[in-house]
Amino acid sequence: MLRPTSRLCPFCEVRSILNTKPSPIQSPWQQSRHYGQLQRRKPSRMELSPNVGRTRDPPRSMTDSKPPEKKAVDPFGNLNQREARVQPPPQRKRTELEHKQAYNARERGSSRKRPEAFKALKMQRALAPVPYGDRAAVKSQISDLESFDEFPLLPSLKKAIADALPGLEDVSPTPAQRVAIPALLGVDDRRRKRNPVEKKGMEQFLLAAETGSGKTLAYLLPVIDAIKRAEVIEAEEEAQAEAAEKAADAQANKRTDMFSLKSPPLSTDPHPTSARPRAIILVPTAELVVQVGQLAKALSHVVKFRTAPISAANTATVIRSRLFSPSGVDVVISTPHLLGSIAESNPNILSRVTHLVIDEADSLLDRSFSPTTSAIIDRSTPSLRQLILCSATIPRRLDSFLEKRFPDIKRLVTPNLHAIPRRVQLGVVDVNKEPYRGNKDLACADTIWTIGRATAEHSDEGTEHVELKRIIVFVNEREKAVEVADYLVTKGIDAVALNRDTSGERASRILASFKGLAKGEEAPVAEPAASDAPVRRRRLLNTKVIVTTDLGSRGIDTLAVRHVILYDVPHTTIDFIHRLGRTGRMGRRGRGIVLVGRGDRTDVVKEVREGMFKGQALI
Ligand SMILES: Nc1ncnc2c1ncn2[C@@H]1O[C@H](COP(=O)(O)OP(=O)(O)OP(=O)(O)O)[C@@H](O)[C@H]1O
Repeated sequence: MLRPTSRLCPFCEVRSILNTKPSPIQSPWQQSRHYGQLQRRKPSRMELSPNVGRTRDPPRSMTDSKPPEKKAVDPFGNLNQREARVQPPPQRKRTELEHKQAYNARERGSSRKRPEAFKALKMQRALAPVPYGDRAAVKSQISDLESFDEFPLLPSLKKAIADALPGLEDVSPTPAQRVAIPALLGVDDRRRKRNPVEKKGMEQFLLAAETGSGKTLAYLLPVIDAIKRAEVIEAEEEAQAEAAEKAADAQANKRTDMFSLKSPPLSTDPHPTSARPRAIILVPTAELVVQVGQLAKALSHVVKFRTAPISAANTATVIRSRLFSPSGVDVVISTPHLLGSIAESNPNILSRVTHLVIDEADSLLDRSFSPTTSAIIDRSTPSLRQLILCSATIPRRLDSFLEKRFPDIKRLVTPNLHAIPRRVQLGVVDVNKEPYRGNKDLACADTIWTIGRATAEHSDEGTEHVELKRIIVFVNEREKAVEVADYLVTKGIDAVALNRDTSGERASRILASFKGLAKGEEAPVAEPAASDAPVRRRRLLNTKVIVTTDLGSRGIDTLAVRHVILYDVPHTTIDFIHRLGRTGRMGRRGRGIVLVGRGDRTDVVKEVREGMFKGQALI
């Protein structure tokens, strides 16, 4: 039964009876005009919510699979809220620069978070750091330079590149060349065109790029380009001066006897460029003089310029004939000591130099070479237009030297500087373990035999051809080089020592078969022993070994070398980079093997190995 409710009209206080069930008979309240007005206004949006004071619903339990119903959007939806439900503004897409900045910040943060990275190497930090942001910027800057045609080089020079890189099809510039060539040519970064106005005074550059990345060609091409252009300008000026002189002579002769024909005087003067080159390239060793000289010679077949590679390995007669050639000289390639001594007796040799390249600058500006190299820089400064320092590593001491001596030097640095490429693997042999028991010589010989045997096994089955392997063993002391080489010979290995005591000619002969691509060269085949012959010692015929010091680690282009053995753990990361840089050159794969014995820094080796695996720059 429905219970009637008595109620007053709130507006006119007329008593009414309300039923929950609609009644056909209307109550006095329902009949009142206020009731009608209220009914017409329904549903009201302005009614106060009875739930204002209630706490929010508890969070939906995890088991509740039904999602909460979405509230209908209405214009008063934001009223009666107990907290502001302000939507965050939509996020703007990051620009490339912001991405890089965020990445660098993360890198900085992560390096701070991981204090254990390069812990052992930090104790002997040798290399100047290059920020990863700078590397990324260079990478994006050079990414679209894919052909030598994009550089404003002389057409003949572009043609000559094929001669300088024989056997290669579709050559494209390496990162070192993409970074260096435009900068040395004075190309405007934005317009990618040569700057019409030549800069006044001497420009200084530091080209730093990883080992085997084609730095030689990177500086040779712009230097030769500059020489040839200067030659054209000079020839034009000379022709104009000669024409003016002839015109003046003709004018004077008109007044003298018209019939007395005088023959021009025979000139006995030497060529004006004799022993007065426009460019000088300094390298630390006689072997490098030969190597750079060969590349320059290859270019000169097409471009036509005169090169004089001179070193202590040449006789005085050869040096004199090359420098004082009657046809003149454009580029001299030498070691600082030889050139310094020639400049003492013949200062004119530096009087016309516009381009001075100091290859392996970290060596040539260190304590032993620095006084001689600096004297050459000073003497050639008056005529110098470009000073180019070139190196695979920037040691801290070189960095601070440059800050002081050449504060305006422009640094041309490749993205992978100081990183040993991932294609070079580093293995470790623990000499203290069986079967070596601390005998490093034995471990070294055994490693070489293992490499040699593996090659023989992988050679074509059924044929007798075995490819010749070339291995370089690095030691820290020069006496050790001879000692180790002698030991290896006793173990049937074809090994020779190469150190400062080796004569220039012999060194060139030894290195000749390690340089360039002597791919496919076959090993000599062992002659079958006669049945009555005494039992001969085993010999490893398919392997050639050089045992050397740091001398063999600088600049030598040992393309044919796949294996490098580090008999001694190198003193610094600089030595690691240069020694391992003799393998895995120009995109090839290579393998380094460190022999770790008693007293060797295993922690340093471990960190170098990890850094190489991650492709990180060493410190
Ligand atoms: N653009 C190129 N494409 C292919 N090979 C090249 C290119 N430029 C140079 N090379 C080859 O790369 C090899 C290494 O060059 P180079 O000796 O100039 O290296 P590098 O950077 O001076 O090394 P290092 O620091 O060890 O002295 C050479 O055999 C050279 O012929």
